[in-house]
Amino acid sequence: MADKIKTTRTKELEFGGSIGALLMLIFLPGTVLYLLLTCNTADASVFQVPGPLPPLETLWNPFALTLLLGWMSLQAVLYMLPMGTIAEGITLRDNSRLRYKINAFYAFLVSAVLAGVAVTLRVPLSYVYDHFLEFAVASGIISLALSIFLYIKSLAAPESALAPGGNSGNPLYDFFIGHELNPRIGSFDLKYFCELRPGLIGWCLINLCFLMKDIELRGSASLSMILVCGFQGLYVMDALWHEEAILTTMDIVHDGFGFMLAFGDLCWVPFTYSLQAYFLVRHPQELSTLAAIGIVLLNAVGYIIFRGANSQKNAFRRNPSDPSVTGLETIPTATGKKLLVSGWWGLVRHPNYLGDLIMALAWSLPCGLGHILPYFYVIYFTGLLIHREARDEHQCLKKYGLAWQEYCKRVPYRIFPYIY
Ligand SMILES: NC(=O)C1=CN([C@@H]2O[C@H](COP(=O)(O)OP(=O)(O)OC[C@H]3O[C@@H](n4cnc5c(N)ncnc54)[C@H](OP(=O)(O)O)[C@@H]3O)[C@@H](O)[C@H]2O)C=CC1
Ligand SMILES: CC(C)CCC[C@@H](C)[C@H]1CC=C2C3=C(CC[C@@]21C)[C@@]1(C)CC[C@H](O)C(C)(C)[C@@H]1CC3
Repeated sequence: MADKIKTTRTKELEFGGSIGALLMLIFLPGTVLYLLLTCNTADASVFQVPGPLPPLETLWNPFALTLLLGWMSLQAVLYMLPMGTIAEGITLRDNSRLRYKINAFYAFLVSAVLAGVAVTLRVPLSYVYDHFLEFAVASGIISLALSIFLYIKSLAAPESALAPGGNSGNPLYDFFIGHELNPRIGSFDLKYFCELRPGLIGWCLINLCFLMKDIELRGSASLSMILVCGFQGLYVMDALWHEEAILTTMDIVHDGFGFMLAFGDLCWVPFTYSLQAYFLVRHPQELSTLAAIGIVLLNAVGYIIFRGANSQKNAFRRNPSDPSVTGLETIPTATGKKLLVSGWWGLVRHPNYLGDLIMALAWSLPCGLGHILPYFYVIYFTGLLIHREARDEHQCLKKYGLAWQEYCKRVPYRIFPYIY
């Protein structure tokens, strides 16, 4: 059956095609190094001319590499343990449906217990802060090695297993975007595993290490540090609790697994999303109780919109007669599926992005208003979500045609009400 599926070459190349992909291969690791080096300077200013790269031998730390490989192995073992449930992914081009293990939240709990034991036994977790750049470099090396492995593996994959967006025929582009859709070793799904576990749970562990460094330096963790770690911990736990929901995201359904996602999951997320906590260790900030209450409220508003919108759509897609969504107005489409046009999805066309961006702002505000660096996440994330929204809009117009145009007329704003 798989052999009969016709080759469909990717025609619309993203990120500026192969030249863009080449530039991203340099730009993404370069950005991680730049952010961490700048954060480590006395004034953490993005307006200063970047200093020279430290000598290469100071960036290479085999112990950091070993620890990261140990961490990934621990997460792989937790993924494979017979705990949790099984869910089916969407129907693939060859009409099959892959089965996925749902146990990421358990993996988080076990990891949290192990981290608690490490704190109790006074394991020097602040080592991660002291050698953070070396950890980031080691993680970049792991991501590159994984991407090379994935590309070589994809050359032997049947046509039906290739990603619709990563089969351009240009090796550089396909290597970057990802050639194979759901690369697996036996039942071990490499993309699904990397998307939620080593990097996302690792992000929380890194934040904990920074919090311990804060305690080591000042005797107690600052309120700003507690807020940043608390907000981001909540975000990660939410993602793991709703693990099944990522089976319908474009990363799993459409994008292949190549350098972009491997580097994104294993290096970009843990080493740039933790920038606020990294910043706070060297640049502590005073926060008044009133400001802290305001920031907590802002994060709560963002979370309510983010979770409300995602859960509403997931409930509706799983079962349109679910009591939580039956009162909502919908538009029928020629595919038989309907589009929500009231509730969160009647406010803007991507309410979940709006909530996510509000939370992103709340994660940076505890770092004060004196530096741009800790606002990197909000700035990058706005760009990422605007680009993602455009990609999704394009796919939805292709899928739903006139019904999508009608939805756009009824809900004219994309992410920010009355602005965009
Ligand atoms: N922290 C981070 O770095 C990142 C976080 N995210 C977050 O991940 C989450 C998932 O985002 P993402 O995967 O981009 O996409 P969405 O969860 O927003 O899904 C988009 C899909 O939803 C369906 N849809 C769109 N409009 C409607 C409607 N009115 N009614 C019913 N269904 C509709 C369409 O699919 P269909 O009709 O086929 O069901 C569309 O393709 C978001 O909360 C986002 O903020 C994303 C990227 C990075
Ligand atoms: C570095 C590149 C320019 C871009 C890489 C993008 C990736 C970092 C992101 C693509 C989609 C993601 C998602 C999450 C994390 C970031 C990446 C991998 C997500 C797991 C974060 C937690 C959320 O609750 C989620 C909805 C589960 C997210 C899914 C998409």
